[in-house]
Amino acid sequence: MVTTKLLTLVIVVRQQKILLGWKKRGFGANRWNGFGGKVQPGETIEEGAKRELWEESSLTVDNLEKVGRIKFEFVDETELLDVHIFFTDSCKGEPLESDEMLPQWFDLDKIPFDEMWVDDIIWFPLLLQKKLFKGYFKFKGHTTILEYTLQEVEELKELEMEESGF
Ligand SMILES: Nc1nc2c([nH]c(=O)n2[C@H]2C[C@H](O)[C@@H](COP(=O)(O)OP(=O)(O)OP(=O)(O)O)O2)c(=O)[nH]1
Repeated sequence: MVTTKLLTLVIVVRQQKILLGWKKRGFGANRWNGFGGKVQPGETIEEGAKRELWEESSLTVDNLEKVGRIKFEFVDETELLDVHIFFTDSCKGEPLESDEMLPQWFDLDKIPFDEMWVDDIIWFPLLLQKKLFKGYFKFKGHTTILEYTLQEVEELKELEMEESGF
């Protein structure tokens, strides 16, 4: 049976720099990434995103902008990942290292794509241009993309429709 895991990912930008965290353990370890994780029972996706941002970086934010949604499938695995992606340029506080993440600011033209998930270089440009997008990536292992789709969408509600385009 195929199950779907609901995940969040928050991309923080401030003064022309992007904040990434070096993931120290767990899924996606030893890569730079935004902040996020599993949505817990009883919280909305945005609440889950804010909680993970706080737990992993000590940053708080009033509002997150939903910008994209990507589904990931891994060959020979029965769990799909449904990652809801948010953007903020209005975070409060200073980032601190957590058990899971070591935060670091990068210039927007020096994002370390060779030390990130291999799909990121494909969709980050849309995010940085403030486009809304949805995508699907099929992986073999954690470093090979077998196929993918990526589309800009006009409206947020197109991200909410479960089966659209996936
Ligand atoms: N940039 C990027 N992020 C990804 C990809 N795939 C993927 O799951 N992520 C994100 C979504 C989540 O933010 C994070 C995975 O969540 P996680 O397993 O760390 O969740 P968690 O913190 O709740 O887990 P845990 O501590 O409970 O073990 O990685 C990808 O291909 N690119």
